[in-house]
Amino acid sequence: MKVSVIGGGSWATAIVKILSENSRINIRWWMRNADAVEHIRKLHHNPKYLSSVEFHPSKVKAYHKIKDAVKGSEIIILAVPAAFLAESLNDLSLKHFENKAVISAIKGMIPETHQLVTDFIKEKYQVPLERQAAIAGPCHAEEVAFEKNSYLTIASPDISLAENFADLMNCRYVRTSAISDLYGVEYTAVMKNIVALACGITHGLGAGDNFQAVMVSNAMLEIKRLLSAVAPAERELNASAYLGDLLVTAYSQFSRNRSFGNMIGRGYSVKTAQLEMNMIAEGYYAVKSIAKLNEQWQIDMPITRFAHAVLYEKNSLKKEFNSLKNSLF
Ligand SMILES: NC(=O)C1=CN([C@@H]2O[C@H](COP(=O)(O)OP(=O)(O)OC[C@H]3O[C@@H](n4cnc5c(N)ncnc54)[C@H](O)[C@@H]3O)[C@@H](O)[C@H]2O)C=CC1
Ligand SMILES: O=C(CO)COP(=O)(O)O
Repeated sequence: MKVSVIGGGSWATAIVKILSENSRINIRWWMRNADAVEHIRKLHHNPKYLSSVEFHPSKVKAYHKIKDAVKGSEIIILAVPAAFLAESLNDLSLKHFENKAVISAIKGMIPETHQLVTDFIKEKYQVPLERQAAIAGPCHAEEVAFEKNSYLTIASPDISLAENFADLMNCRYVRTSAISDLYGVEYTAVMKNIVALACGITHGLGAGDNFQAVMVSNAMLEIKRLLSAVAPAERELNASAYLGDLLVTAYSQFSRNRSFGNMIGRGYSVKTAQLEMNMIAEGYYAVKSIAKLNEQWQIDMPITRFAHAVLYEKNSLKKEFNSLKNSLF
């Protein structure tokens, strides 16, 4: 089976490693950086992300042209930050997606249209949601590189697609399961990034573990209100695809969103924090989309409001922190 992976960052690299464990799969890996493609072809490592991981050339072929990477594959996995997705797929047309399953590994929203990734793919490339899935669950790429035990949940309205893909990703150190709640896991992934940003900001401002625990429990309620309003369904929010992902992102040393927020809380400008990190904090873009959408939804979201006010309204950090403190319980 041929599987295409789109993206050259840490999560794409981790996904290629996981899929390489499966003897049934050949991977066609696209990334925009031509030097990185050459490096992988010659030296079998991604030079910029998870560079300790070695790829076997008979299993993993790297491409600089996206059309070559998707040729003949049955599954396309999207693993670039949401803000760069439209631009990354620019050279592809409807025919490149015909009869293929599309799996989103992205935990963000399309900034220009405020769409979930699967809605964007459905609208632009006419791939129905039943041919799409999302990879959810608490999992940092860095831990995959070290083969630390991890759990992933694959969500698709077509449960057999979710189960089949979950089966492909199951390996010695990754255990997978399948559910049908596609929108639920996509919105939760977007929200947990925003919450982790807010946790980082408040930590940077001096808040301790007591406050963070209150933030995270309030965040679950905020996510629950959002899901009940925009994607109502029976779901187990305590499952690892929801609560687990929120916890790892809010607490982990590897979390980009938390680290980015922490720098903001300590007084860095957005530009400096971005330069310092060299990785993407999806929550920075997503908070703008969720705040915009909430002008219509009118859901009570104090944590999102706090992150938006700090990052985009340039309000005083101290004033916003005080108002957040008064909204939590
Ligand atoms: N890193 C992780 O542990 C996990 C990441 N994800 C999600 O995976 C997606 C990809 O994120 P990561 O691999 O973590 O990214 P990353 O932060 O490791 O790497 C950044 C990526 O963005 C690309 N990029 C940077 N500037 C660009 C530009 N101007 N135009 C086009 N591409 C540009 C880089 O080439 C690189 O592929 C995100 O939605 C993230 O939320 C999901 C689960 C785990
Ligand atoms: O989604 C993730 C872990 O499950 C990654 O979160 P960060 O982008 O904050 O590192």
